[in-house]
Amino acid sequence: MAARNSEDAVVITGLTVLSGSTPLLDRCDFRIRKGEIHAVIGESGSGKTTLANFLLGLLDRNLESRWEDFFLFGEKMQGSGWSEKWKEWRGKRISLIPQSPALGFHPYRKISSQVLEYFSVLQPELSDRQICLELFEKIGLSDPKSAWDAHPHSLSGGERQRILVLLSLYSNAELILADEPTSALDPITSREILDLLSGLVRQKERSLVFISHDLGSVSNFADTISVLKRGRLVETLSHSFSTWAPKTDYARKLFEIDSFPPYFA
Ligand SMILES: Nc1ncnc2c1ncn2[C@@H]1O[C@H](COP(=O)(O)OP(=O)(O)OP(=O)(O)O)[C@@H](O)[C@H]1O
Repeated sequence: MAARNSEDAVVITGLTVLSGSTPLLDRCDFRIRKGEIHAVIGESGSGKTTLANFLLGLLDRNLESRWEDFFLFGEKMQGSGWSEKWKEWRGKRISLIPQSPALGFHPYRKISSQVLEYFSVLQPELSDRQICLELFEKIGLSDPKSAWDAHPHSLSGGERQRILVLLSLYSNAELILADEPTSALDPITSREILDLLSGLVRQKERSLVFISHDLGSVSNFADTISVLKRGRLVETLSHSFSTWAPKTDYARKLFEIDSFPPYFA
């Protein structure tokens, strides 16, 4: 599985993340294809956020990571220069949609200046008021001009998260990490944001790592599901014939607790 493949955004085998001698991830293999929505599920503390931080290249300093083979965007992450490349890609080829929409914005600066600044660095042709207002309309903001002139606190959580989805998806990032991106939102807004996110991911052929406890959403949107338990990858599920068919007891249990359709035992 560790072979380099131009269809893959990430291929890693034997990923271990250690805190001292305690593994937070223990010899895990992941393959995230280009254009794929790859969900990561598992109970609290199973290592989902650790995986997202690792992929961002932002593990806490007290943690140590090692792997057998690791290809990121087809480049082998070994030898010389790989860590500088990773640093350079963070925020450009790899982006994060945070759990709390409030975390994505500076609280004292208007949305307009933050969006223009972001695009001026990452996608200069979009750094234009009129183009951004059109994008705001496209992502379903009911009053794009008011949102443009607002400070972050005067927008709802759902409105802020829509803008963060827009920034990630229009920044040209190829790998997008979304760590429980809708957990701070009500169910209807959450569903709308996930529809928007998955629609844009498919349209723009980006790879999305979608970390979530909401198995109903995961089952609807994901192409692949990695199931973690206490740092071990217990199962990787692929979507076949509109159903998910977990084989391990642990994954079955997670699916049964949520008892969402369509699931065939
Ligand atoms: N910097 C760190 N140092 C030591 N242990 C850590 C560190 N960061 C996380 N952990 C531990 O690693 C384990 C996995 O944490 P992680 O946040 O990845 O889990 P998670 O699956 O994302 O959980 P949740 O669903 O609750 O967000 C937990 O036991 C956590 O306490």
